[in-house]
Amino acid sequence: MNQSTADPRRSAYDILVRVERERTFAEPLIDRELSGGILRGPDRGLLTELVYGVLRRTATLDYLVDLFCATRAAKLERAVLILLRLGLYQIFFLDRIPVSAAVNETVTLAREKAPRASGLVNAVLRRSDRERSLVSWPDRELDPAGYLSLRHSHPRWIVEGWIAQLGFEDAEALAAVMATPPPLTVRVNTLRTSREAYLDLLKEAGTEAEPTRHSPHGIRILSRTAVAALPGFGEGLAIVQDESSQLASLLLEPRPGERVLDACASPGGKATHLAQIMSDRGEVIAWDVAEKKLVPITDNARRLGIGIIRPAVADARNPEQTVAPFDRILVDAPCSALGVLRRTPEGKWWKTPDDVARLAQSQRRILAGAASLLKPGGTLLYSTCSTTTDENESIIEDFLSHHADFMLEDLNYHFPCLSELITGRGMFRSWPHCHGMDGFFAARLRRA
Ligand SMILES: C[S@@+](CC[C@H](N)C(=O)[O-])C[C@H]1O[C@@H](n2cnc3c(N)ncnc32)[C@H](O)[C@@H]1O
Repeated sequence: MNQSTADPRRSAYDILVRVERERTFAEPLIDRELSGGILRGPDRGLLTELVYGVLRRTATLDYLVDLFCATRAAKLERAVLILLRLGLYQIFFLDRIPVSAAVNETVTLAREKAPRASGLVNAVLRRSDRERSLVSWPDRELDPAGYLSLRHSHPRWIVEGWIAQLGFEDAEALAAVMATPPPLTVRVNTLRTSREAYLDLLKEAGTEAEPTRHSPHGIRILSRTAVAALPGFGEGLAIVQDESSQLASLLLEPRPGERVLDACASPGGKATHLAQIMSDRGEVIAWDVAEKKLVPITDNARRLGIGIIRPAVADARNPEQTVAPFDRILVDAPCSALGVLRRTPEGKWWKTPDDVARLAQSQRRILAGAASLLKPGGTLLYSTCSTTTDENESIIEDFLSHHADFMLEDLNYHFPCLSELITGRGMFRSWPHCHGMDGFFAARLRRA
């Protein structure tokens, strides 16, 4: 066995360094490490926990560094800071690892990665444990955003937005949930099996699972399971998709035989669901901006045994007006993804308020471009996985003010059973802290 890579802490450190230095996502790096097969048993789970835990809690961990280290986090050499984050995460957030082990293992790693700082790492970690009862947070009355940002580890501008939108209490509940691991939900491919039959398969495989509350196609996996190890996954019996995303295709209500456009389709989660709801009859045109974006759409359709999806490169902002019009259109627009911060926590440290403004501009153009291809009497669903109003309600209000031939449909009227997820204006809004799903928005429009 190669001892230099058989340590989950060392692997976690190497991945965290790359994520920070290269601004790259952690998931493929973790997958590559795990598929090497060197880490075994609980070490595999520990690697994932350490990487995602540190990425989720970075602001809190750096605040602890500021409290317990003479040099501020921002001034420390990157290697030393990442070692301290790893050690502090184990001490403050992982019950199953004794503090002595967390300190000793981190100091051993420091001797290899930053030998001159191993004494400092040892001193800071031991002090943090001795003085943990003295940790205090910014005052929640005087500085509510500072408190939420450091206590639950999110960029300040994001929690300021949540407080303005939801009030402090709800914003705190949301911030707390957004710093925890997300649920794993799959959509059953009802072209190949039923939800009940797939639940039975999971049970036989010893995987704990339950049906989702609102989507008739969803199952929440409760056991710790690798997706690829789910029964029948390779054979296309299921696909990973949050319940909120499943609801988007259901809200559009496509029917067999219709001509449907998914204007922003990659990787094809919703396009394949639309085809599934249509019993694989009719056509789903699946657009995205580049050839390479079409590959996962094709791969997912093939795995799920779907024949009606036609992927194509197109810019939904300026579609060819010669394209035949559509019965239904889904505009699942590119967005800031603030509703899915649990899934890619590294991303939250790279985003800025300017991104929201830039994306809102593009969302406005994509919605107008795609809507121009809707048949009279046709239905369009606009959706995002962002929590901001700028990318959601404001886009819809702006669109309606410029398109007199479109009206907003009241989803309460069409989906009374989803009332807890529908706002007074008839738009869909799910929140992780209220509904156990990703933060998601959808509004349905009809053309006169
Ligand atoms: C939120 S993702 C879509 C997720 C997809 N609907 C699903 O459920 O799997 C948004 C997609 O829009 C694509 N996109 C961005 N700008 C676009 C444009 N102008 N026209 C078409 N697609 C665009 C992005 O490449 C990205 O793949």
